[in-house]
Amino acid sequence: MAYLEIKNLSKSFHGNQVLDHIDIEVEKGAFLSLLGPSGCGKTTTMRIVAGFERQDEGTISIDGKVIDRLPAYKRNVGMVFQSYALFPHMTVAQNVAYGLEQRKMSRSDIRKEVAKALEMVRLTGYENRKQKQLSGGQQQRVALARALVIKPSLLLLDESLSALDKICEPPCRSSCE
Ligand SMILES: Nc1ncnc2c1ncn2[C@@H]1O[C@H](COP(=O)(O)OP(=O)(O)OP(=O)(O)O)[C@@H](O)[C@H]1O
Repeated sequence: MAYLEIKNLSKSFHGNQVLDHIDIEVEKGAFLSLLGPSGCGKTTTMRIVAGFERQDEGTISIDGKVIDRLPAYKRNVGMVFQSYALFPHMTVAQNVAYGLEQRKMSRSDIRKEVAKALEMVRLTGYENRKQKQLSGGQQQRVALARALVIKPSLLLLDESLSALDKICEPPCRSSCE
């Protein structure tokens, strides 16, 4: 059985069918790229897997468990959005801590995990900055830290694969893949 199983997935917006009975299987540890023209439904597919959008039909399972009815924060799926979607009123550290707070982790553990995640994306020292004080690449790395800090079972990168290049040396890169 595949680690991620997407079966018969369909989605329409206002009568416009974007996904038409899609099946995708991904093995554990595998790396899959979704390629297709603009507007073909790549982001929609990822948003449904992450739990930010509800499918009209179809089922999604991770590691044999159907996750369709779980809210996003219980799916253990990290997602880096195309636009990064950082919370502009929060600091870098608060953005990265967000998912851990939802999971009710203790404050001291959150501090440790946020520090580790920011070190991984090479943003130690940027904890108290806000989005408008960061370059585009730095914002992307905060978004990556926010996705990785929850130790996701599945990492979804929407146009953000280049973020991995910024943090991974060649040996790590092969384990990321
Ligand atoms: N919330 C929404 N309401 C209405 N239409 C939507 C919504 N979200 C996406 N769409 C439409 O669904 C289609 C697929 O969008 P999606 O963002 O999944 O495409 P994509 O393949 O990721 O495109 P791109 O490569 O340009 O990012 C598009 O026609 C888009 O306009």
